[in-house]
Parts: sequence; structure tokens; C-alpha cells
Amino acid sequence: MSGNIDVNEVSGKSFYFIVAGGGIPQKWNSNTKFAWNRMGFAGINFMWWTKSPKQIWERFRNPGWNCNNFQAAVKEIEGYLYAVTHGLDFQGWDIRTNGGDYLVWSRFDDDQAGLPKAPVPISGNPRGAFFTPKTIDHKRYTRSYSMTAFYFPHTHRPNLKVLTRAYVTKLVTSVQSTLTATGVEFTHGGKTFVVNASKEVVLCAGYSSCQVLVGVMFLSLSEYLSNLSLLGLAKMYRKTCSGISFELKDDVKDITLDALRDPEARKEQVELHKKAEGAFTPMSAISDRIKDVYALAKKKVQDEWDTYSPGLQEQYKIQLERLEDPSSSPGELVLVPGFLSHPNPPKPGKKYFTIILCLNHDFSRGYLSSDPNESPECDPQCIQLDADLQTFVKITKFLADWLKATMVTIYHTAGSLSMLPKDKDGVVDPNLKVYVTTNFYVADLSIMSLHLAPHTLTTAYAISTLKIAVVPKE
Ligand SMILES: Cc1cc2nc3c(=O)[nH]c(=O)nc-3n(C[C@H](O)[C@H](O)[C@H](O)COP(=O)(O)OP(=O)(O)OC[C@H]3O[C@@H](n4cnc5c(N)ncnc54)[C@H](O)[C@@H]3O)c2cc1C
Repeated sequence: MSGNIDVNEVSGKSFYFIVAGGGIPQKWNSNTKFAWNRMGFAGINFMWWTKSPKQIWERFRNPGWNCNNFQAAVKEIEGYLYAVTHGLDFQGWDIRTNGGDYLVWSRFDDDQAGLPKAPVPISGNPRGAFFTPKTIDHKRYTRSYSMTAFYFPHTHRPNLKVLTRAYVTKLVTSVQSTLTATGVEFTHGGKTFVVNASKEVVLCAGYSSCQVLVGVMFLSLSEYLSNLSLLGLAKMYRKTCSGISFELKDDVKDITLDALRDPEARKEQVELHKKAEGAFTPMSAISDRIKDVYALAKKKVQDEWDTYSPGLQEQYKIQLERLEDPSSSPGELVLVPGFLSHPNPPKPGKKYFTIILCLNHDFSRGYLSSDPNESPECDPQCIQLDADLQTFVKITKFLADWLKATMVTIYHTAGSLSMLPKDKDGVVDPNLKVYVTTNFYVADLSIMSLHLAPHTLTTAYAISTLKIAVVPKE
């Protein structure tokens, strides 16, 4: 939604990510700048549809927020199409295969590149190798995302009005014993408007939600600051990755994404597309010295325990439990047919194969600015903690200096408005209601206090469905 965006711009190192404005130099990553944009991540993401391991939901200890309810919520919106697969068998998978309105194209294969096959990758156990389903509208062979799947089919509804290029600037409230949202102020076409709310207000501005809540709502209501710990606000969790591209021999027949760099070939592929013509893994499978790295992480966290806020202690408690769990997957390898790395640019006419290596459970934490007059500035602070860098070194088997220079973020921002108990820096309760308010809710990824391990879109979608369908009203 912000205007300051050039999708094709090359930002020094992270050239394949969207660029918006400046970015804060990252002192742990050779001063690389990672820039965030506010246009909505679902519309620009890589369309990988992945789900979290079963056990992690239970660790959050939030009533109603468990794997069964998550699966039920996602089942409402997904449907798998397996026409192009090689004898795919969904037996024992808790998923819908006959499709609803919102289909996810899925292509699976038996070739696991030597890694053990994930038993039920999208039904609670993604540990192992699997082909990642994509969010594709199978009727049009185009990207399927929140606008095409949830908005376009409902534009005729008389009670639904969506206004683009409208920016929330203020929450209109009435303050009695608690705070009640009575409306939202926003700007549109240079004018300021207020829309009244008779029932409730739901904030879902993604990583900007924190800014809207802190900046717009609470800074102007200082009496409420004492009721709500600000320590947990603006602290943000995100995922880190690094790509390594291999040049393929000229006689490789398969088409890779590299074809899209040539304008003529791109045109041809777009036409073909109209006609319709990844993997999580346990660290022990990659390095037998990973136990030493985990011990390092544990010692660091234990040594500094008293300096952490209650919310961060709660997060680290869950993370340390995960390290002890042999079924957890702190790392992820994504195999991409095409060039998706840096710093060396791809050569014209060549084909590539890229391995993207991701950290699933970074210990480092970032920050979001909360000045309501500015676009939120995001400081991800990747690999601030040495344990993260050492884990990364084990995954990539490359040198730390190379990683510091080439690492990028994968933009899975979460945790800035955590669903935790109030005394643990929580901002929303299990009903997604902001503490000390009567009718103000947050329904986006910022409520997840920890990263769940997979890519975040399924969780972002499930959060809204969980609020409406599963979590009992007070
Ligand atoms: C380059 C990239 C690739 C990714 N790839 C994948 C992937 O392959 N698979 C996956 O699962 N996840 C992926 N993700 C992450 C995933 O897309 C996001 O985690 C998810 O979309 C977040 O959903 P959200 O609802 O929390 O926020 P968003 O999708 O960001 O939605 C927030 C909305 O609020 C609007 N907004 C913000 N501030 C205001 C304001 N003041 N007033 C009015 N509106 C406002 C924004 O314009 C936006 O439309 C990727 C992300 C990026 C950036």
C-alpha cells in the first residue's frame, strides 16, 4: 500500500526481494540493509504453502490454539489438486482433496534427493523431504492469495466495502472503566474520514499492526500505558535465510526459473502458463556437531536470563524445549530450479539450481519503530546472537564471514503483539482481544509470540478463521 516501492529494484545484496525505502544497516551482517514494504506480503510472496509441526502449537499454552483447531481452520480454505502427480496417495493425511473455492495446487514426487520422506508434511509432521504445495488458482493458473480467494468472490455483498489507498491514522475510542473502540479514522485521497464501529474493530495490518496499536492508540492514551506492559510490544521475530546457486551444465534440458530473465522467453512462458501446462529437516541429519551449538545457545540464554523481559523468557523457554526435542526441525532447505542468491549476478543464458538454507528458530530478536507519523522502520537484527550464526554455519557448511555478507531475511515477521498472558508481556488474549479494551482485536501474524517453523501464510490465514470459528467467545 505504500507508494515507495519498486518491485524490480536491485538493493545491493538482497536483489530478489522487494525494496521499499532505506532499511537499517545490520551490524552483524556486514551492514546489509533489509527493507520492508507495507503493500501486503500475501500478494508478493513465493506461494509456498507449508504447515507447522503438530507439537509446537501445544507449547504456546493458549486455550483453543492447538494443532487440531489449526488444521480444521486451514481445511476451510484449502483444497488439493493432484492431477499432475505421480500416483500420489493422501491416505492418512488430514486434508481436503476435493477442493473448495480456494484451491492449492500441489505437486508431489517420489524423488527425495536422498533425504527421508516427510510422513505427513501438511498434516502435522513436515520433518523430511517433500514437494511444497503452491497457492495457485487452478482455474486461471494465476496466483491465489487473500484478494483473489477471499475478496473477489464476495464483492457483491452489500455489507462489504473495501477501500484501497486508505491509511488508518487513528482509533476513535470512548474511555470509561475500560477502552472501547467506536470507530477508525483514516485518510483517503488527501481527505480524512471516520468510519463508525458499533460492534468491534479488528486490526490486521501485518507487521504495521504494532505501529498502529502503539503509535495510534496507546501513545495518545497515556493512562492506559500503566495497564499494559510495553516491553513486549515492538519486539519482533523473523526468519533468516541464505541462498547458494549452482550453475547447471548447458545440456540440462529442464526449464528453470532463469528463463524468466529473458524477455522473449518470459513472454512465451506467460502464454504457456495461461494454458495450464522444498523440505524441512532435523539438524542431526546435517551435522553431528549440532549438539555443541545448541549447548552454546542454551548457556548464553541461561547466563543472561535475568536481563530478559518476562515475554522473552517465555519465548526462550519454548525454544529451549524445542532444542531438546529430537523431532524438531530448526533448519530448512528449499530447493529452487533457478537463480535465487547473491552476491554474484547470474550469467545471461545460463540455468541454475539454488539451495536456500533457512534458520527456523533464530534466538536473535528484531525491533519495530512505533512512530505513528512514519512508515514503521524494521530492524531485524539477524544473527545478533552467535548461536544463530553457528547454527547457520552448520547448515550451510560455509564460512561465517561469507554468511554475514550474503544472508538475507525471509520476512516472516511475527511476535510484535504477542498472544501471551498479560504478566508475560502479552498484548492480546486467546480471543485476540487487546487487553484492557472491550472490543478491539488483532488478527494477523503479529499475535504469534514465536515463529512456528514453516512459512507463515497458512498461519496468517488460520488466525482469522480461528478467531471466527474455533475460539469460544467470552
Ligand atoms: C518476499 C516474501 C516472500 C514470502 N514468501 C512466503 C511463502 O512462499 N510462503 C509463506 O507461507 N509465506 C511467505 N511470506 C510471508 C507471508 O506472506 C506473510 O507472513 C503473510 O502474508 C503475513 O500476513 P499478514 O496478514 O500478517 O500481513 P500482510 O499480508 O502484510 O497484510 C497486512 C495488510 O495491512 C495493510 N496495512 C498496513 N498498515 C496499514 C495502515 N496503517 N492502514 C491500512 N492498511 C494498512 C497492508 O497494506 C497489507 O495489505 C513471504 C513474505 C515476503 C515479503
